[in-house]
Amino acid sequence: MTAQILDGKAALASIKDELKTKVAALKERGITPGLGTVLVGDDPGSRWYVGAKHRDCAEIGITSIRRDLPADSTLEEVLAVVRELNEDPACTGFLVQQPTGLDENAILSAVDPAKDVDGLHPVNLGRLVLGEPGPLPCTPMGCIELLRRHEVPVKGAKVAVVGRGITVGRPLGLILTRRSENATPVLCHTGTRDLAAEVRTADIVVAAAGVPGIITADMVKPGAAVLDVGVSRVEGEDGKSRIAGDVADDVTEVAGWISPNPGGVGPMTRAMLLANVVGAAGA
Ligand SMILES: Nc1nc(=O)c2c([nH]1)NC[C@@H]1CN(c3ccc(C(=O)N[C@@H](CCC(=O)O)C(=O)O)cc3)C=[N+]21
Repeated sequence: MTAQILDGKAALASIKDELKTKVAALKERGITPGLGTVLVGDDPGSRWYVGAKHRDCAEIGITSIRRDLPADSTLEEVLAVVRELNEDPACTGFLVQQPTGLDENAILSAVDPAKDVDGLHPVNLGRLVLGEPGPLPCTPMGCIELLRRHEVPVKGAKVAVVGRGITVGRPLGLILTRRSENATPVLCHTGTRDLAAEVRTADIVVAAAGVPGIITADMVKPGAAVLDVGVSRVEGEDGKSRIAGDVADDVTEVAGWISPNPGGVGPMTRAMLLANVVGAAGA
């Protein structure tokens, strides 16, 4: 038996179609959503992500504002661009692509929370803790939306979240405990005594540790849904750089559902970003 595919590419296409209608409705009201991106340096992966975000925007009628800064930019220089975008009425939402090599918390805190389409500003993370409405982090919401669209039950599920990072694991745990999800997350990290035991009893596994192949077939309950969030870049046999996920290849023989990588959670992150941009613009 091999696992069914949690197809992030197809879900992204459907979400774009849905958002196109919303963008058109906003334009009727005289509102044009505009996504700003700030990119520091010339890491090829980061450039690709930012380029993909702007291509997505163009497809659904969202304006792009792009600020590319040199690799040696100072925190002050980045903050100056953040302030400029905070003030720019054409920019309804923006993000500073991570990593910048600078103080990420200082950068995130400087963004107007109303324009924070990453959902990572302290005020918006606070809203999530308090259960108040606000933009939600894109990768965690992408995981949930990917499960929903394939009708994988989340309510009541035990979810092993592997990794406590600020962009995925930590907020995903909070989202899963909301009444609207009603799941039981177990947040695993490097201090977890028996990772295999936690993963083995999970109905859903979200691997967001950034450790290639950390989730192996022997750790997965037969039929479980496994989401691969890991994006390590490794050199392949041909010498070319490729993405290595956190989920080992043989997991597909045990899992009931698996998100391919690429083609799974990555496109969903972009989908949820678009949803946040439309949301921040007033939809
Ligand atoms: N402020 C900020 N916000 C982010 O949302 C943010 C960030 N910084 N820094 C980096 C991570 C990573 N990220 C991805 C987005 C799309 C894909 C994606 O679409 N990947 C495709 C293609 C992958 C490929 O072939 O290179 C896929 O998985 O199929 C992946 C990863 C957003 N991030």
